[in-house]
Amino acid sequence: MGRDILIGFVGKPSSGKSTMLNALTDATAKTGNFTFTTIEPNRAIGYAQVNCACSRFGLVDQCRPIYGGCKNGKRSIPIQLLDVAGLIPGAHTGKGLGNKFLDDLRHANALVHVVDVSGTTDAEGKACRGYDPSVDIEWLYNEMTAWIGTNLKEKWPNTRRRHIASKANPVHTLQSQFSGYGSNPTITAKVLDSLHLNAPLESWDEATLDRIVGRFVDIKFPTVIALNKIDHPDSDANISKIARREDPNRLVLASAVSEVFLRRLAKQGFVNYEEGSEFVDTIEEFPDSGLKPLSESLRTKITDIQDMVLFRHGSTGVCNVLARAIELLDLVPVYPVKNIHNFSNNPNDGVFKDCVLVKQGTTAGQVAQIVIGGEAMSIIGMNGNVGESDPIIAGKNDILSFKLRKDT
Ligand SMILES: Nc1nc2c(ncn2[C@@H]2O[C@H](COP(=O)(O)OP(=O)(O)OP(=O)(O)O)[C@@H](O)[C@H]2O)c(=O)[nH]1
Repeated sequence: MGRDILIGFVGKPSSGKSTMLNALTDATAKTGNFTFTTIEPNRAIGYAQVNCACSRFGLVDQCRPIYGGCKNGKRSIPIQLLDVAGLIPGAHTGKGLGNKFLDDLRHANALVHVVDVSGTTDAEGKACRGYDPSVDIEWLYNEMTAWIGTNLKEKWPNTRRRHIASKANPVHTLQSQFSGYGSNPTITAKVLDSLHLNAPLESWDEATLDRIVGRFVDIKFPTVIALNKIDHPDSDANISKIARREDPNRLVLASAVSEVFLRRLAKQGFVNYEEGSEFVDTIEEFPDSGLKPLSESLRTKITDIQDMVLFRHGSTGVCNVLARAIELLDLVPVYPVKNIHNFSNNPNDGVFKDCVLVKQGTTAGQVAQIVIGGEAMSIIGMNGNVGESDPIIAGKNDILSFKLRKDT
């Protein structure tokens, strides 16, 4: 993982995926063109917020990211978002355009499952009242495990025979089945290690295969559950119910429609609003701000959003969705710089121009591969030379200068 992180957005129809993607891709942080090789039609660039190194050194005013942006020490790092619209219950059996959407998901490093927590859309996205959204959370998981499990079990007799004949190790055999879902030997080994299976592969039964697939989905597709539509009065009871059952690290409360609305008002000059914050400034509170006066209906709508969302939850939650995905993926920002003493690349160019997200535990040598595409002659950190095999530790050796080999 490096500059190619892909977050897949899934959820039943009308859960609010498009609205959330709109909010995430419309960040005012868009100050540079990110050089992804190709952007396919169902992909977009979103921005994950992290605390930038510039704030550690009092250099907030001099921070000049080449991609994304940095405002008051909050850095927006571009990442690719994948819109997996159209996934409906029964997709693994080919319902809807089922398998195509599941296929798209294979490339994702993490998923965001957008759930309509107001309970005002049924399992297929039709308007209703009193639907239990916790069912949707199980639905996605079951859909994924059924999709992978069915394929694995279909091929298992042959896989098992080949395993016995070739005397392969279980990781190798299982990896040949999971590689199509974007797995690698490290992930496959992690799945098997975590299950502590004593029985040899040739005696694995269906229940064991189910456990393996379940763990594989957990590890390969870490999922943020974005409980959307928290502005709706029916949401509270559903949130409490889900919060009792789910891992809190995976849950984010959000109101995508509020975020889109506030950003639009800010663009039109009616309010000052900083994405991810709880503050909405209007001309009534700040008469000298130059903001436009609000109509009665706009004023009421802002007050509703403040009462139902901002004051209760601290923000619309939309920015937290990608930040949480980064956390689940265990990613840390690394800052490659030319000059380790002043953090710049060129004189008069500002500081911390580049930033790349890498998995916790990635070594400095691996970061060199990502940043300069090869081995570095030496890697310098703030406290002197850093070894190729030294793991990156956030806040300690996450600012690095790579000296190129003479022959590169
Ligand atoms: N109250 C409320 N409504 C929302 C929110 N987010 C989205 N909606 C509404 O929910 C409806 C569906 O939103 P979309 O963003 O189109 O949902 P989707 O998941 O992309 O739907 P499909 O394109 O059918 O897959 C629209 O009427 C949105 O305005 C929210 O945070 N609160």
